[in-house]
Amino acid sequence: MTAVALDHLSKVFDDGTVAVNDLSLAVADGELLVLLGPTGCGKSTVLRLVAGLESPTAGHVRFGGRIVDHLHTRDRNVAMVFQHYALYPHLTVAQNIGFPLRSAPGVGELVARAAERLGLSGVLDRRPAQLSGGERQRVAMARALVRQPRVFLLDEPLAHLDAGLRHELRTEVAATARRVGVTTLYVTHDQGEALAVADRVAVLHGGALHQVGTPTEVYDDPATVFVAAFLGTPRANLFEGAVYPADGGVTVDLGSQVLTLPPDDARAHALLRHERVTIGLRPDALHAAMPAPDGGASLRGRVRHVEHHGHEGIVYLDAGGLPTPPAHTMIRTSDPAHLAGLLADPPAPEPRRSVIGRLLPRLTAEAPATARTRYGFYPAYEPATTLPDSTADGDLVLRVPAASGLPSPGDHLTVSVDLDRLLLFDTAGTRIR
Ligand SMILES: Nc1ncnc2c1ncn2[C@@H]1O[C@H](COP(=O)(O)OP(=O)(O)OP(=O)(O)O)[C@@H](O)[C@H]1O
Repeated sequence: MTAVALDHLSKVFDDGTVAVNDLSLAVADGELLVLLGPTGCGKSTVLRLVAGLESPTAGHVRFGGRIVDHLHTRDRNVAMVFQHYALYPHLTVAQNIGFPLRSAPGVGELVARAAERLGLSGVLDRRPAQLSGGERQRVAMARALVRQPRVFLLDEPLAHLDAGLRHELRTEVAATARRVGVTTLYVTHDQGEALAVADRVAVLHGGALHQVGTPTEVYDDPATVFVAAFLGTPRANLFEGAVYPADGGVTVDLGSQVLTLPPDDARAHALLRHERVTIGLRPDALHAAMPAPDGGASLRGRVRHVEHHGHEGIVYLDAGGLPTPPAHTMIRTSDPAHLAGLLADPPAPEPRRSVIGRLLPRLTAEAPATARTRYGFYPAYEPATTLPDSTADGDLVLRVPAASGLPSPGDHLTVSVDLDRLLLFDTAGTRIR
């Protein structure tokens, strides 16, 4: 088995598309690392670079500390399972699994061992048409693993399956990779799948790494507003806010109501260096409080819509906040100077700056000025976000247990806010800690 490292890896295609942008990542021996991000963020290109199906424009791939850039795919000893794997319909399960080994000595034993690991020992004589979707998936995995690869690469292995089976198989696929103990890179655009299967998740956007961490870390402690927005169902509530000092603490003005951090809040000092921020509140950081809590932070709103889910309701509240423009959550990454450097032959040397670092001056410069309101400063927003019909996007979303009684549209609700779980981001999308 083998640790995999990506070392300032970049891939720029001939047409100028920056698919991977200065990506550094270490995957431990035997670890299951999920590459997660929206379509086009470069996930598959990273896998292809690791497999040797593409060569990097800059940077290196290392296996066990050794650079493998010069090695052909067949000499890297990696196994890949793609979304559209194909089994040979006229061959049995045993023949399908053994296919990569042809007539190598000891095939029977290797096939039997792979089949046992994947729970296929009882179906070795069947043909693919006689298998369930899950069994077929496992045969594809067994076939990939029979050569005992150093690294296992899975590219959206469940994407073609229906939702129910996908849900069932994701734990099975992860358990299999763990049982085999092989270092695994698993690509998906499905954040639920990523959180369910990963030892660690690497969140990519625009070819660049936004954060890598355990599922709990990336969910609870997102490094950027993009990570906060991309992970979690329902989505994190993201609103624009203006910051000003108040009674030794800090007040974040959300437009029609405020949240105040007490003077002893560790973030207060850092927050005061910013005029405008984005606040993030996961639905599970909010609790419907009827009647209103005394003392603690709270927000109020009128119920617009309730989605019933049996044991709970997802409640959409019009809380008068202004949603973060999508442009802020989907941070753009192109940088002509950086691109020119990558395309230069030989590639230009450092300095490399992080994507966020590059964006910071530009986004800060574009941020509009704020204006005074009855609370202090009213955040000024991009015109698109202040259109009357965009208000539904600004709803505050929370979960309410059905047992406590669900509110009805039109009800006024007070929601207590767990300030420890309040996420704060600057105008470049970077977390304020
Ligand atoms: N051979 C190629 N030539 C030019 N551009 C390419 C090539 N292959 C991929 N791209 C582009 O590189 C970017 C990253 O593609 P990639 O397939 O790695 O994304 P992805 O995150 O895996 O997306 P998806 O989830 O849709 O598969 C995309 O903009 C894609 O259009």
